[in-house]
Amino acid sequence: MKWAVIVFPGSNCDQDTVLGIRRATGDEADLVWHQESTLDGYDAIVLPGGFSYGDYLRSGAIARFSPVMNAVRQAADEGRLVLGICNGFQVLTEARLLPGALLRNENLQFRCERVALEVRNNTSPFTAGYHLGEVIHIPIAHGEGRYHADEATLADLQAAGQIAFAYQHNPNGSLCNIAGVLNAKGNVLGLMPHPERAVAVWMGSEDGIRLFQSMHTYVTRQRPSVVQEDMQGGVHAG
Ligand SMILES: NC(=O)CC[C@H](N)C(=O)O
Repeated sequence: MKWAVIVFPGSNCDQDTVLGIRRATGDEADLVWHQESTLDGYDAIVLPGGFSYGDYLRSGAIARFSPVMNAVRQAADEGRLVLGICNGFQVLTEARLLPGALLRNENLQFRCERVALEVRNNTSPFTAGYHLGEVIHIPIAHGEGRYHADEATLADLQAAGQIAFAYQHNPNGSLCNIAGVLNAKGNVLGLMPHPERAVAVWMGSEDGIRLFQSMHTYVTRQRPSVVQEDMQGGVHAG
């Protein structure tokens, strides 16, 4: 499958994300500069963590106007997978590809620590590799991670199973302990914790691996045609 990792000015987790995808799935991922206007052919698009445009105005508020965001929106509309990690989550909410907003942490501190997350949805393309209710450990590193939405939106998210991950011990004041949300279709996920920082024992956790693997499994299972193409190729060669 083909992965794109978008690079904005100020992204700083792009290379880590490429390595995380490789370690988890064996797939290579392309780094795609934010001024690209097409993402044709990519099965999964990842908006990585960092400080796009220096977090000026609000995190993600400027990056959402990057040319590539039209292509990200198109990919999401077509049902392809879009994952926003930390600053990527902030960009996706600013772009209205995900509901809600990410505000300054309640205590106004930048929080950088490993957190315990409860898996609240294990039927999405991103979370199918986890058990429902499982507690996993993934690091956070953010100053603007307090998830906020109005009451009606929160009720909708809960009713539709769109809360993918919830903090066991809320580090930032997020409403409903929300750490990650899905869009209504389930093909866009944003989460504040960094799964690419939890893909090896020496990192302190390997719990991020299954997120990338779930995406890989979803895309490759959707496409039995890959096998058919190979078989046809064999027929032609013969
Ligand atoms: N690690 C990150 O992606 C940081 C996100 C964002 N710049 C914040 O501090 O909230």
